Amino acid sequence: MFKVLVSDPISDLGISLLAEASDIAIDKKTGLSEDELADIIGEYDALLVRSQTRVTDRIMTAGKQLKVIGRAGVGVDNIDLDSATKRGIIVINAPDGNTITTCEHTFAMMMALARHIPQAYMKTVGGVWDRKSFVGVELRNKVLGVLGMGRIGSEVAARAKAFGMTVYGYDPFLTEERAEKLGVRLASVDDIIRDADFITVHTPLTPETRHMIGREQFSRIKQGVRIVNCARGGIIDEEALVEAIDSGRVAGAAFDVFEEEPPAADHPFLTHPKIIVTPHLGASTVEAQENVAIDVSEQLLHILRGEAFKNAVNMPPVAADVLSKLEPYFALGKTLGSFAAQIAEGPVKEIAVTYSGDLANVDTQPLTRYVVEGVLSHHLGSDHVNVVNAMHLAKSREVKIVETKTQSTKGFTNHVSITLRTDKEERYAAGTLLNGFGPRITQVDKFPVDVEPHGHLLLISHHDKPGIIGRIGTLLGNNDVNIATMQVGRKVVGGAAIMVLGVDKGVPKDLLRDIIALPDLNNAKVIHLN
Ligand SMILES: NC(=O)c1ccc[n+]([C@@H]2O[C@H](COP(=O)([O-])OP(=O)(O)OC[C@H]3O[C@@H](n4cnc5c(N)ncnc54)[C@H](O)[C@@H]3O)[C@@H](O)[C@H]2O)c1
Ligand SMILES: O=C(O)CC[C@@H](O)C(=O)O
Repeated sequence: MFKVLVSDPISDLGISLLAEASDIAIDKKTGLSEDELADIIGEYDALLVRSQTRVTDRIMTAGKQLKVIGRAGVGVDNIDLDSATKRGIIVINAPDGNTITTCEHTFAMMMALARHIPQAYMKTVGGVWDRKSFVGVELRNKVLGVLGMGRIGSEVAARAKAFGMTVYGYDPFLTEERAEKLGVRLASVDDIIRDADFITVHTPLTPETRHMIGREQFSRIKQGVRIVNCARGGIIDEEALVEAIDSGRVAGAAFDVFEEEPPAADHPFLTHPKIIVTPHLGASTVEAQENVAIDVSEQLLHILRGEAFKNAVNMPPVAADVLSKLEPYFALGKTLGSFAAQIAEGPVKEIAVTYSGDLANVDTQPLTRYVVEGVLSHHLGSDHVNVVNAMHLAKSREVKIVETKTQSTKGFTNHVSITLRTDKEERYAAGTLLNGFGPRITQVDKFPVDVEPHGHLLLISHHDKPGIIGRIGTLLGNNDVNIATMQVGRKVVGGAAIMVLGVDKGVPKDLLRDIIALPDLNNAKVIHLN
């Protein structure tokens, strides 16, 4: 049974998938302080948050069993990603579910700003019929500058066009072709500062975007511009904005987000007549909250159940078509890694993975993570290694990872091979996925074999001489160890050979010692694969 803690208000309908799963127990505890969360997090396998809960290094240290943190939304600035990655905690988000909702909120804010709706409402309900103070401006024929043309920025641009606005877009990833497709003029920040009547920001908050509109930009910004921020507090310098409005350069601003949330009671935005605010409501619609909760719940279930998942924030993204090609090989990669690690003596220096056949034509890096996870799990313990931290752990231990591709298929449609270099030896294991039969180990060192990589195995290297198989069989039988499968591999008659036995239970150490002591036997290794 996996225990999931939901520590922010998240749509019940969205998490019904989790609530109905027989292997999941959900606790909902919102509004916890860091101390309170640190006290209880140790018993949970997963934590589900929105933007309120700050998942700090301290929380993750206390979360001894935490495998996954799900963020029902886009921004993960409330989660210490470095700490999560080091600990192998997978952080997932739901990047698509609130795009339209936040775009619509941006538009609502822009229109409310253009027509002074909140200020007019306050006066009207206060009993003052004031039709002179609230003369607004049209959006039509105005220039809208969009900083950040990702999911939300692009949707805002599309709607602005329907309002008859000319849209300038700036984004380091916006190409001329895409801008043309979106009907947007590809602009620089300076173009936008110079020409825009409205500016809206839709970037993440990064060191680069922090105060991307600050005092310097305000000093040359177009007279009468209106500024909207429904992305992250801090992208626009709040102090500089107030100064620019007070000086008359900027006509007004609409903010959904603040550098510090909630803002202090004396924050100037809260009383400024030309600034309208909402309390980080961009994603707050019934639809978006359901969407993000459903997305993140699905992913969370996959992760807890050890299935393939997408949208991990602390892992490079994998395109859906690549994922569908690689997914069947994840178990093979991890198993081969584990097999190679169990047969090799000495500390690992290098893991060289070679892919051939169909696999040679896709980005196999995600699969390499599984191989590395398999190798390191043997040495560091499977509780401490997973696909998220495998590369980080390898790097921190100076284990070199080499990935190569070859068109030589050795007769297999797909082939994965691992050469494991330790400071004592070099071992080789290769495998494939046999259509209809699943994973197979096809070669160990120089010996071709056909082994189902599962359960307890005994790998024996010996001289190819009559009687040796019988002696090993007798020894195992006398010790009540049943042989389920057997594969013998040799290159030449009477030369070096290997034997891979599938046995029904683990081989105890003293029995292994007796096997190794048999004549004509070089070595024997006990291997366990899941
Ligand atoms: N107010 C809310 O409730 C709410 C809801 C959802 C998202 N958000 C926030 O809105 C923002 C945008 O979300 P999204 O889903 O569109 O993200 P996204 O990742 O799809 O788009 C962000 C874009 O910003 C661009 N970018 C990065 N650095 C830049 C820079 N220096 N200059 C210009 N562009 C830059 C990226 O290339 C990317 O295209 C995020 O900060 C997100 O956290 C807020
Ligand atoms: O949880 C929220 O409402 C905030 C969502 C938003 O800021 C996001 O980044 O997805």
